[in-house]
Amino acid sequence: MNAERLTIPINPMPDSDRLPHALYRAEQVRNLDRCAIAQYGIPGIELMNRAGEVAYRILRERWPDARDLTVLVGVGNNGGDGYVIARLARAEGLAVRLLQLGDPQRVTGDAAISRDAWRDAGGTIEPYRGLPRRSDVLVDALLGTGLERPVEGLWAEAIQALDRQRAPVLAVDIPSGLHADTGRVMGVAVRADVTVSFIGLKQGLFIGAGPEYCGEIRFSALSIPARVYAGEVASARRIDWDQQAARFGRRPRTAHKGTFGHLLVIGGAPGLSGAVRLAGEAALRAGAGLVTIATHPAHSAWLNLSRPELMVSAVETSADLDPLIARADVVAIGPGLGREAWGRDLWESVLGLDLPMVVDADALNLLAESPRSGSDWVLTPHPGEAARLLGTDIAAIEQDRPAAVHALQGRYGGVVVLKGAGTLIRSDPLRPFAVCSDGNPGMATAGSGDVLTGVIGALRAQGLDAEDAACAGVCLHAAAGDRAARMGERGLVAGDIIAALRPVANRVPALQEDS
Ligand SMILES: NC(=O)C1=CN([C@@H]2O[C@H](COP(=O)(O)OP(=O)(O)OC[C@H]3O[C@@H](n4cnc5c(N)ncnc54)[C@H](O)[C@@H]3O)[C@@H](O)[C@H]2O)[C@@H](O)CC1
Ligand SMILES: [K+]
Repeated sequence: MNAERLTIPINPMPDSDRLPHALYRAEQVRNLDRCAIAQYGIPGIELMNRAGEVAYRILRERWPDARDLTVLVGVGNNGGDGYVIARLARAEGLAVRLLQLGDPQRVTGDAAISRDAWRDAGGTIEPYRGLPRRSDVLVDALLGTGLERPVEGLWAEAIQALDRQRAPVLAVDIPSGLHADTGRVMGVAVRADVTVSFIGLKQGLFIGAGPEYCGEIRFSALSIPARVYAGEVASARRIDWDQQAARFGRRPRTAHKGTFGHLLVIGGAPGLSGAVRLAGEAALRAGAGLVTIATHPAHSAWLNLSRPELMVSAVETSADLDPLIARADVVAIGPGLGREAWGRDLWESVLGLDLPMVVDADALNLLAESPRSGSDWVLTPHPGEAARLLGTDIAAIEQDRPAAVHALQGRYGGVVVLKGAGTLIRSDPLRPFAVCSDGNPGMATAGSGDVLTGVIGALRAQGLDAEDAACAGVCLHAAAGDRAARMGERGLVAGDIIAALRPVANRVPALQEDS
């Protein structure tokens, strides 16, 4: 694998059935709606009809045998989409019950036009008092991007009732109760089997609880002109290995191991040797030419024997690091470093270095004790480390992950990778941050973070800049995790992710027996 600097476009419109990469905040999607209506003369009711048609088509495609439909509508335009779906379903002969929440007097504008069209077609509106005993599919058109406060009362009861029943749920635009910007559950939220999102993909679908609540995500731009998107810079971009793999071409025939860089991994206090071993081995599997591990003398000889391809140097004090640093292109520090005198000495000695760095684990905890800003480093905190770095708690980080990664990057500089479901990567504050949509909960396992550190270090050693290495590394790690999870998420260990790195990095198709 030779890594190339490559500009990957952020496309707001899908080129095929795939999801677009551009993500937006709710306010931005409202601007896109407004622009399509005001500047391109597409009436709002036309957009609503298109939204309802797309959602209904997807519903029929996914559940062709459905006969009994229950549609829950709120009082805004999300409910308006629901009326369109109900009308189309009824016209095709399905039995439709439409249940309304909220004050019917507050239904105005396009939503009122859709409601009247539903009534004119012979449909009835029942106030919500509970779900019918039986439905083949339920449609959630309660709350969309207009969600503005936590869900309570009868609304919360309805969402909980949806959760208890067995039939599949199609969410219109976004699962009701999920915050479109942060992916936070505002009290309660609908757990959908399919979410059909319109005009612009909301970033909250991919962040925080989003992936847990959305089910399969489908998208339609509702055929608005591509020029509408020129006025809104995406707030975030969705990245995955399919897209990031484009950075890696054929290796030149003239290559030698120096071509692919030399990574120095620093860590492994007594009793913590596994972390550096995992990071080092992952770096080799992600294509680094040479990997040296600088670790405590207590286990250096053993480490060398256990994986002879790794070079291992015993380091008593930071003075022993100097000759190793002189030969390295990139330093990855933190796995198993500990916070005792030995680890502190090594951490302090690398702080002034003019080398690209990946900073993880205990190095992040030491950084939190005396904060400073760097320019050429990639920091890879999990939410606990992020909380220490920002002097807050994990709940505050998880409530608003985009704000957390923004604050981390502002305080510490460089590139910040905030790990967790939907890992976020933020570099230049003026550019959209990245969200990785690969990965699975099987990867929440000991050593998984050490593997990521090794992978990002290896990609930097192969010539990618900090941001590209972070994005490609996160996606390669996640895709390897997904490949490893074909054998099951439960019981997946970090070594399984390492084993999958090579076939994923080289795009070798999975064998039958893997799946
Ligand atoms: N022309 C457009 O703007 C289009 C809008 N579309 C749909 O319209 C939606 C946005 O519509 P709206 O802006 O009207 O907003 P919503 O329909 O999402 O909801 C807004 C209404 O819900 C109330 N509300 C907010 N939070 C609540 C809570 N926690 N509990 C109870 N009530 C709450 C608000 O007071 C307001 O009355 C999109 O998600 C999409 O489904 C689509 O039809 C495409 C075109
Ligand atoms: K909804």
